[in-house]
Amino acid sequence: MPAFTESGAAEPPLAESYLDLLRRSGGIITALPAEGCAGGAAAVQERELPLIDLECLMTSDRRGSGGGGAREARAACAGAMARAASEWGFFQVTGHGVSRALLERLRAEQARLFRLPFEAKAGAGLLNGSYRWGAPTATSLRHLSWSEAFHVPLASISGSACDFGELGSLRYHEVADAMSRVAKTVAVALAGSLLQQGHTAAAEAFPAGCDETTCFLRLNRYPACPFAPDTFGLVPHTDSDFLTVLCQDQVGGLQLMKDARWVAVKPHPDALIVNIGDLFQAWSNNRYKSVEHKVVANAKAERFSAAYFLCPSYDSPVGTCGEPSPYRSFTFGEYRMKVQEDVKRTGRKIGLPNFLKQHPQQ
Ligand SMILES: O=C(O)CCC(=O)C(=O)O
Ligand SMILES: [Fe+2]
Repeated sequence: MPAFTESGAAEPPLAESYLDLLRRSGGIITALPAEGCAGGAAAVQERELPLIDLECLMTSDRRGSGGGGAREARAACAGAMARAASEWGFFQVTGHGVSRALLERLRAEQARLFRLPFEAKAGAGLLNGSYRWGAPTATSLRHLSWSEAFHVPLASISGSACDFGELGSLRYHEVADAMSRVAKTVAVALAGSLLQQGHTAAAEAFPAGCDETTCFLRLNRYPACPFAPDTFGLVPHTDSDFLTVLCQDQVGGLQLMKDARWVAVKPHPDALIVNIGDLFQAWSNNRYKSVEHKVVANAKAERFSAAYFLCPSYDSPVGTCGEPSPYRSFTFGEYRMKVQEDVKRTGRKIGLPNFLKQHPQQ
């Protein structure tokens, strides 16, 4: 295991690499809001997301025991999540069982990882070359993400193959296990809400084929940005998974689309954020919404977040909660391939419309 020192410069060369692009986009600051980029300083309403206490679902004896009161509490909790998933596509959860101590350790390790010299992060040795910074293919400011990230497949942290430099892999595995438990519990409850009574087994088995081969953890760092707030920390996107569980610090910057407007998410110190991904929208026949979201860069503070992506194995059909579904049958592998093809060909993800039985143009 190489011993990385923390003496080299850690910052990715964002300003140097993208200065031309920033200039070309027109006088850096002033022209950007008109270009419809990160939104500039235009007033965006800050809202608190629906807040749901998961405790009644996370307790281990949730199946069977607990009596009628507990059953009612679980149904009410699932109902609140289902409403939030269809009205917002996003909600916050407390009582999630991921201890504050574990999240604090994650934050400390994450800060340490990103403080390693840039060369060490960008080299193939660390976390299997899973490091991204900026936006390698950006041709305009719209495509630039002022951030760095490690994409950590679960498969890579379950064995000894992964090189974390001086960092212990154990904590990431602990975090991934804890977040995976939240993601699966929420997914089963949301699926159960759509399936009629008598389909308990189907809900319990949902989502099919989610295992270590495809689920992953993404560790994000958003450096303070001299071109904020006119620059994205992360460009607008929807998540291509079933469901995402996100842990963010208190800096803020996450925004989501609600009723055709951007809404800023007010950070909550004890809550994790859950959002619906494209595959869950497809499975739910569009009842749950995979909504566009983005991160707006911050001029003064760096920001950290960690996201757990619940994904099915590549060959599992995504399926549906019931026919008629607007989507034809497809696997996660097909979906991912199409997203990559579209991004390469057109510069943007098309996503679910590709899989509609009835194409919108027809
Ligand atoms: O950092 C955040 O708040 C959002 C991250 C995100 O949307 C993603 O990694 O897909
Ligand atoms: Fe996302």
